[in-house]
Amino acid sequence: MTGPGAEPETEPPTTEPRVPEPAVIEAPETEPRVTEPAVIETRGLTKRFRGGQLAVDGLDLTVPAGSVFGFLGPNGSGKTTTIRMLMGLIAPTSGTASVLGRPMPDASRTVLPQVGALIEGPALYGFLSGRDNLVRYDRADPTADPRTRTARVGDALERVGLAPAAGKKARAYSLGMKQRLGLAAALLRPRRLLVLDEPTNGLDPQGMREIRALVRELAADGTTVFLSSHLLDEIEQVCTHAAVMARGRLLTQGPVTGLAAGTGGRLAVTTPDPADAARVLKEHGLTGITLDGDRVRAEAPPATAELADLTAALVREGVRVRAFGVERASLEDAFVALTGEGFDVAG
Ligand SMILES: Nc1ncnc2c1ncn2[C@@H]1O[C@H](COP(=O)(O)OP(=O)(O)OP(=O)(O)O)[C@@H](O)[C@H]1O
Repeated sequence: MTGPGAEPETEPPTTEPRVPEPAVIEAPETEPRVTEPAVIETRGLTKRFRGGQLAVDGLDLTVPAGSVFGFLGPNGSGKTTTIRMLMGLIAPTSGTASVLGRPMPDASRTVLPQVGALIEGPALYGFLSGRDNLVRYDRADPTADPRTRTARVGDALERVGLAPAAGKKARAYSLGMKQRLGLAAALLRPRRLLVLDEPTNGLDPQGMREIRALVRELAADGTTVFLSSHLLDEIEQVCTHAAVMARGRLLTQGPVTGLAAGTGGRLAVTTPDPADAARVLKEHGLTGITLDGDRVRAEAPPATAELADLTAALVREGVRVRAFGVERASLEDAFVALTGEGFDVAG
């Protein structure tokens, strides 16, 4: 983790054109209402680096207690800068941030011991075993009781599934094992909040699955998890809530189901007669028509009654239909709808 002080001085904010209010998608009726205070709350949080780079621009973020909150955005969208402000590592240019109900960075000393953070990869000694790395971390914590150290380290290793490899030198660990060891270090004491910056970055699919499973387990125990990612499917797989960033600005936030539902799905017709199907859909006023092999897609019409009319029209026009339906909108659809741009996962 980067220490404070390495940061260039910030410059006062200049007058930028105002950003439209981010769309807050309401939770569907079935979503349990969160009544506890937010674990992370920012208001107008802004960071302009020396040199003029506006990395975070007027961010209003609300992370509900008990959520697995995905902080999603392409590379360079301001995620790490936000996390560094939340953890008190750098000062905002303007705006406020509170973590666990306390203002940051002022309350760092009381807040940070309750937060497990994995930012920019764990700092490990390669020549020490996994277990000894954790012992080192535990020793560095003045509140950790030395008499219970062995048990605490053993529990943390167990928790992340590293007990069988605990005696191996950390330099022999795979990247995924190193990430898990970093998580174990974050779990040496009970945490109310875990902040993970791109926890699966650089991992192979198996390593990604392991970290995601671990995140789900931790969340099931009631820990709020805030994780940043540039991977849309990752957010859809593990997160209950998400915020979408682009170029330092918040585009939208809310329950993941609500974010995708806010965007209309796509109508998909599978047919051996795609050109005819496209013509019929166009004649019926559908827009955004695309052809991909035997698949014809279009923006879904608003009412289900119209879907019945469309199938009837396709059949009437002699279009042979193999499959017909509305595909659920993904977070990627939501992102494209919000930005008018594709989501560049390669960064
Ligand atoms: N110390 C710094 N000084 C100047 N500019 C910076 C600094 N740190 C980040 N930036 C710039 O601020 C913008 C946001 O960067 P940030 O690292 O927060 O994005 P990110 O979404 O976390 O992306 P990544 O996943 O690539 O880290 C980028 O344009 C980056 O170049």
